[in-house]
Amino acid sequence: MRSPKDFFAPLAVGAPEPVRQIPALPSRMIHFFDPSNEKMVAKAPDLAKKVDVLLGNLEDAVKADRKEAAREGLVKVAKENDFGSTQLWTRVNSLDSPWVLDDLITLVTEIGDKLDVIMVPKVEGAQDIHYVDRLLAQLEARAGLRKPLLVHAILETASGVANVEEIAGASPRMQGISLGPADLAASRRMKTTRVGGGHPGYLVRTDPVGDDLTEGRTTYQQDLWHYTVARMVDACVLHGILPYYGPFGDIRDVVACEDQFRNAFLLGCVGAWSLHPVQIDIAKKVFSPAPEDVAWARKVIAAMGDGTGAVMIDGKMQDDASVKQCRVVAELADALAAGDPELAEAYDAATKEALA
Ligand SMILES: CC(=O)SCCNC(=O)CCNC(=O)[C@H](O)C(C)(C)COP(=O)(O)OP(=O)(O)OC[C@H]1O[C@@H](n2cnc3c(N)ncnc32)[C@H](O)[C@@H]1OP(=O)(O)O
Ligand SMILES: O=CC(=O)O
Ligand SMILES: [Mg+2]
Repeated sequence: MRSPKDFFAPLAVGAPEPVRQIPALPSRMIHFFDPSNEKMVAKAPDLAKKVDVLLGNLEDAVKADRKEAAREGLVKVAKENDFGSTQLWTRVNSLDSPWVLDDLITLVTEIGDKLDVIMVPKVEGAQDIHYVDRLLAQLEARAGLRKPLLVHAILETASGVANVEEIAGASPRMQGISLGPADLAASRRMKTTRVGGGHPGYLVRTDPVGDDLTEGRTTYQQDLWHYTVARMVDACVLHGILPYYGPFGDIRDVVACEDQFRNAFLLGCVGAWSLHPVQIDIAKKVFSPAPEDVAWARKVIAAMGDGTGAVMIDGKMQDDASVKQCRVVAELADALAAGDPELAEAYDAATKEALA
């Protein structure tokens, strides 16, 4: 671990100064596309207008014989397009793969000024982030970059989960962490074959009434990812970085996708991955606070004045703690509304009604 005094020093002569605060830019959906897939590439400029983050994926879901094509495709997409305020991220191949070194060298050298965040898969501990951190500094210095690239880790190995706090704090480049439920399930030897989401076998059952152990006992499916998401959120908040739910693989089941995303939102995540265009609007809806919640938050903030003491609003006690919860919702709403006039109007209309 670096000394706290050196934590914000560049790791290579000529590399840009590390950031001291992770920018809280909207990132409700990180939209994955395969840059070697011509159809997806053709859709990228239009999709960029709808998403907060467009991510050129080079890792899993790209066939081994398409790895170079995906890397080159991403370079081309980045050079030929200006995505405006939409962030451009990439997911490079894993650190033990034969492709990652060329991924990093090529991307930083060719399009380092266009990329915002590099997602690193299968992170096991702080040592993986330290390796990427130094290499990026060397490459940034050589490319003459003025802005440091940020790093996002996927939490998808059992050792990654065991070390999540040290991963979150391993470098000032750490922007955030996403849950990777598919690889994590394999790494942990969980017995689900789904990409995220629940499992009907993971449940609790009400107690028996009398001697009958079978009839009248309601079961409730539980969230397989609750523990990991909650732990990831705490690690991220501890280090001032952003937590995300990752992929939901049942593209057809838009209802369960929305539920999984909402669980993550309520637990503190700021966004999730969209693997297919149909998941973009789900993420947008879920990770933007609902107008009625924003209206309530603004009402409590207005009633609480300097934020101390206790008041009753609509039969509910409010105090210093609840106004802080309301500020979280209201500040997120303001940040999202600043770039989205439709959302701003919905929030203002609901607030007007609540305050009338
Ligand atoms: C566990 C993990 O690592 S998750 C992350 C890695 N996985 C990924 O990145 C997967 C990304 N998504 C995909 O590859 C695809 O969406 C698939 C394979 C799941 C489904 O693809 P398809 O069978 O083509 O789906 P579908 O027929 O519904 O697609 C409709 C259209 O949307 C396009 N499309 C599908 N997914 C995407 C996408 N992510 N981005 C842009 N366009 C897309 C298709 O090319 C198709 O275009 P067309 O109408 O011009 O033919
Ligand atoms: O990369 C994501 C995962 O779930 O695995
Ligand atoms: Mg994975």
